[in-house]
Amino acid sequence: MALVELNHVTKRYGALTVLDDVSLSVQKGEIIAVIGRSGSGKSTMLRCINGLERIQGGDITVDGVRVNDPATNLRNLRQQVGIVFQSFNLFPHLSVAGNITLAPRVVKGKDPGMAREVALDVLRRVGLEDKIDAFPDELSGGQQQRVAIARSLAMDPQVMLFDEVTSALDPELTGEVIKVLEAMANKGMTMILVTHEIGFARRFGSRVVFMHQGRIWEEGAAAATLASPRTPELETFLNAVLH
Ligand SMILES: Nc1ncnc2c1ncn2[C@@H]1O[C@H](COP(=O)(O)OP(=O)(O)OP(=O)(O)O)[C@@H](O)[C@H]1O
Repeated sequence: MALVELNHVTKRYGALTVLDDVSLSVQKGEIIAVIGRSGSGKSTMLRCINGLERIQGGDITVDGVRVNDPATNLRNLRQQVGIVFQSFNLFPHLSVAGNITLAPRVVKGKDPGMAREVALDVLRRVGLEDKIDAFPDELSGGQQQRVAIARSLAMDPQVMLFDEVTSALDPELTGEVIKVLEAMANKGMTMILVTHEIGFARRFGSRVVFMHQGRIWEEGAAAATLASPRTPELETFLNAVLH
C-alpha cells in the first residue's frame, strides 16, 4: 500500500480550481520532487495532504487514513505528516528548545526532560545541538530553517512535506539545508518536496512530478500511469522548464 495516496483530488477556492483531478501514489522511502510555476497549485497540494485545506473531490490517504474524512483526527494525522514552509515559522519568543519541545509536550504529553532529550537528538541530526538555548533571532536563516525541520522531526513523522524550503535563503545558506535533506533521504525518510528548480528536482527527487494549472504529469512515467493528459498548455510548460 502506498504511504501517501491522492486519488482524483479536486480542490477549489470559489470558482478557481486549484487542483484538478490530481492522482499521485507515494511509496515509503520515495522522494517526490514537485516542480511548477508560481500559482500552479504546489503548495495547495501539500496543504491538502496535511489536512490544512479541505478538498472538494477525490480522496487523500496517509498510511491508509483518509485525510478528508470528517471523522479523522487531524491532530494525529499531522504527527505523521511533517510540513516545513518557505518562511521558517518559528515562534520568536521561544528558544530553539522551546520551539522544538512544544508539540512533543502538548500533543504527545512528553515530560520536559524527555522532550529536551528529543530536541537534542533532532538538533544533532541537523547539526545544531549547540544552539538548543538560542533564540530564533540569534540564528541565520539557514539555521532557522534547520530548526524548523528539527521541530517537525521531533514528532517522528512518517512523511515530510517541504514547501520551497530554500527559497527564502541566501544562496550560500541553501547548501546547509540541502545537506540536512540529503541526510534525511539517506535515512529513508519519505518526502514530498516542492521546488522551482529543475536541477535540484532531478538531482534530489527519486521521482519528478510537474504541476501546471492544477494538473500533474510525471517525468518518465509509463503512459498508463500518466496523472493527467498532456494538453497543449502542458506541453508548452514542459518545453519551457525542460529546455
Ligand atoms: N486561501 C486561498 N484562497 C484563494 N485562492 C488561493 C488560496 N491559496 C491559494 N490560492 C490560489 O490558488 C492557486 C495556487 O496557489 P499555490 O500557492 O498552491 O501555488 P504554488 O504553485 O504553490 O505557487 P508558489 O510557487 O507561488 O507558492 C493560486 O492561483 C493562488 O492564488
